[in-house]
Amino acid sequence: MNRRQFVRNAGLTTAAFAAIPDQTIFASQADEKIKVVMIGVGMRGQNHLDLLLKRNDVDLIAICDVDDKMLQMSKAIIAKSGKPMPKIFTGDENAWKKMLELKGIKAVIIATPWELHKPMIISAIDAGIKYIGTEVALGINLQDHWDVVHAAEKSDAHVMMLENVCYRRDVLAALSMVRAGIFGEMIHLQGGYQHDLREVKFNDGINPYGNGVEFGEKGFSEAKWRTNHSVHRNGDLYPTHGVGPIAQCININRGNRFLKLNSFATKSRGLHNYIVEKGGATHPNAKVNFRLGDIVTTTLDCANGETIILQHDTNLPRPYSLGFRFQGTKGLWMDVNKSIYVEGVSKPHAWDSAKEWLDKYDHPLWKKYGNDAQGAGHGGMDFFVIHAFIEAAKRNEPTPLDVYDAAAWSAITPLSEQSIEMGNETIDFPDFTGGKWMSRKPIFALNDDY
Ligand SMILES: NC(=O)c1ccc[n+]([C@@H]2O[C@H](COP(=O)([O-])OP(=O)(O)OC[C@H]3O[C@@H](n4cnc5c(N)ncnc54)[C@H](O)[C@@H]3O)[C@@H](O)[C@H]2O)c1
Repeated sequence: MNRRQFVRNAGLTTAAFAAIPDQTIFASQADEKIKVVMIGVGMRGQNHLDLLLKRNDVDLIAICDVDDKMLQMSKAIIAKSGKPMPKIFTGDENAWKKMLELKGIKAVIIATPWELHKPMIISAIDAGIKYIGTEVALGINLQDHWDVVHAAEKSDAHVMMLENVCYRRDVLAALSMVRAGIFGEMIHLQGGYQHDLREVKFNDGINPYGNGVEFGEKGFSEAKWRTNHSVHRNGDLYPTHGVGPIAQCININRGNRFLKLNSFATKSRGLHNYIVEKGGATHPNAKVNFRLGDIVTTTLDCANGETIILQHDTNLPRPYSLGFRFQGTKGLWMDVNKSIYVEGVSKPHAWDSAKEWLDKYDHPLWKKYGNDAQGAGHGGMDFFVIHAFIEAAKRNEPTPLDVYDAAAWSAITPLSEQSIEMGNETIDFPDFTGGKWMSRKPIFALNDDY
């Protein structure tokens, strides 16, 4: 596809991407096969595993996990794929370090508990691996995020947060609308992680979702480690599903940046009530005090004058919704009511159904790869995030979401904790790019390549 076809298909204004050279946007398909390893093949890692095994450009040479059951599940996925069994590293919590010594690793995918991401990313960089795809988040505290940024800069390594929601079909279509100027100049954006995770945070220690109120050592999968963050921390613990797509709309770290942040947390009721309802008032976990407020609301202010509201809402009964609102001087998209309003096109003061607009602005990536994405996790978007990571690695190009994005999105968590701790004080946002945000150009999802 050439530039003119792409611009026509995506409904983009040529001016929007005039600054970007053709060879960047329309890079040719590389057919190199790369050596990939995985650390963590739990519930999330197994999604990535399945997608990697379906690709002919990936040679999965090794996987590492400490949990026998997760490894058995992963081996079954590998056997079913017909691909050769990779080398398995296990046995102790540092087995992954041995794996990183393997020769010729081009890329590593990390899908382990949050607190392990930083040491695993930095060790992978130190081992000479140039492409690191990590699940949310980069680390726990602000210093962790700086450490990863500095390590990546020092070694010219590419650290990509595997934030799948950036590739959701409606989100990418809405991004195409933003880039085409349909909503005018962006003014305000909202999003969040609004997902009843009570059956993820508690289980019976055998199956991942529900059927019990155990967590910590007695829990399985995320209940084993994630719930403890709700016991000890109060802040937006998972900002990236909301802020990732929003950041693309307003070019964060590429002409714009977060300037300030503050957060408010409600009281905490949902997790305790769930334990009492499902496990009884005498269950030992009914005595646990959860610090995490049921709803944490964070406001961010940006250099180009936009505001953002993020909500972390994972402890109460509710249907899933990320609550997106992309609003500009001429109109807005809201995903909760599946509606769009565009001044001069929509009937005055009346919502259009979003579907027709989103179909019209369907992103070139989805047009090209929609069939390949069918069956991939989370409505297909998981395909695209792995696709983007692997394609960038094959071509030795920067990943479309980079270490500055990962650090800025991840930093919302410790900054929101700090704001709440300080009585909802507004806090300055660090500039992880060291001023480069002023001259960096957008590269995310500019074409139908990756
Ligand atoms: N983007 C999404 O849609 C999405 C969905 C689910 C999870 N996630 C993220 O993925 C990551 C993993 O979550 P999950 O649901 O797979 O959790 P999980 O508990 O199911 O899997 C984590 C795995 O890491 C393994 N592990 C722990 N310590 C290890 C060590 N020292 N060495 C090697 N392996 C080790 C565990 O044994 C487990 O198999 C988290 O960051 C989570 O937030 C993202």
